[in-house]
Amino acid sequence: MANRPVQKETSSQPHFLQFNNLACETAGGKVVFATDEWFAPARNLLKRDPPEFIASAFTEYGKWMDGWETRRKRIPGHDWCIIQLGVPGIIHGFDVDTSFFTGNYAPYTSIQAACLDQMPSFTLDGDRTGMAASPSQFEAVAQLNSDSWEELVPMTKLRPGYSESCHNYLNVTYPHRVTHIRLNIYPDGGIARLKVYGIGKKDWSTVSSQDLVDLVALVNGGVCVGYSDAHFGHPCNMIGLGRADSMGDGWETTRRLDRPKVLKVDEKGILQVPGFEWAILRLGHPGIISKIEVDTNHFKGNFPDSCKIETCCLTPDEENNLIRNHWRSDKTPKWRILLPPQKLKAHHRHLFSGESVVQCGPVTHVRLVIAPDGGVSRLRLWGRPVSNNMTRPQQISKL
Ligand SMILES: NC(=O)NC(NC(N)=O)C(=O)[O-]
Repeated sequence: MANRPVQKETSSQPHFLQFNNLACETAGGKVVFATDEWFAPARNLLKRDPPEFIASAFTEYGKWMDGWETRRKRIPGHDWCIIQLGVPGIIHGFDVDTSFFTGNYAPYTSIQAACLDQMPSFTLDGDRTGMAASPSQFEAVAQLNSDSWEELVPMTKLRPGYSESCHNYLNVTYPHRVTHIRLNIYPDGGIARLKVYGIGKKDWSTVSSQDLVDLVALVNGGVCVGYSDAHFGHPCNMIGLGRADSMGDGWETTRRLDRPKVLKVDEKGILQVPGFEWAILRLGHPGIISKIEVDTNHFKGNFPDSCKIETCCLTPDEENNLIRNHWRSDKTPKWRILLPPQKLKAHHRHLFSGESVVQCGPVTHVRLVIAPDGGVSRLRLWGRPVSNNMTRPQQISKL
């Protein structure tokens, strides 16, 4: 499917939208149980692509809908489903998106959460349209006692799925790691998408300081904390699982309008342009980066001409200040070069190691700068994790 413009950030939007969707199908999110999937299966909740409406589409069970839709309940109770996060982590907010569910949206929701040691083994498979959970599935799921999981969102009224009201943003303050959530709808109805915004939380005690780990990967707790432009694709896509499956699964900016009308290159073949685009990512753990991958997979007519990577060390307070000032304040961090400017190729996995990567010591953040604009599908930063108290500047200079 073609990629579409990412919704522009506005001041009315909650801050948590900048984080990763830990439940997305592309991050490995799965629906493991749903009480009823008559009109449309619950796995649609986790799709990456925006919901669609096809007026002429019907199934043998009713109107085809791009979301989770249960039948009109004629028995006691309410509908609910259990979602296994692709990336366990700390949740900061939800978007319960009711797009296109108007006369059939779920009028109320509540959301519960748990951190389970073992994943339930009864994951639903295949097309579940026209299905309700079987008595044996109800019996198996009862062992999870999910009705008494921690309530992250109390019973909340939802708005219908017209374009101006479809995003129901719900803030969460819950500092504990979550592996599963239970989405309750009251009493029944439809929801198009559920986005679970948060930051992955890995158990770093199992990782030796000698292990080379992709410190910025979504699964290792990496997160995008700022960017200049995300018109066609958000920079958080760059830290997703595996290689990108399309251009839509990468970071892609608009064409810059300040590019010279006639282009020139320097002696290294790098375009001479005044402008650039940037994305800032916080590593899942402070570390010393020694190997870098910049993948322009799928970006063939729109790969950046060149890129460079800078690093710095920030405390959480310093980061918060910079985010509040959109990284534009006069207190902007002192970025140090990790990867000097490199000419890039179309649809290519670029690997940099050895002398190409400048030894910067332990760092917490990186800034990928692309010139003049274009798309990058993945960024991998391999390095050794170091303890948090080694990341302050005075300690760095001793290394
Ligand atoms: N026209 C509808 O959408 N009707 C029903 N829903 C589906 N999907 O057919 C309903 O009322 O719940």
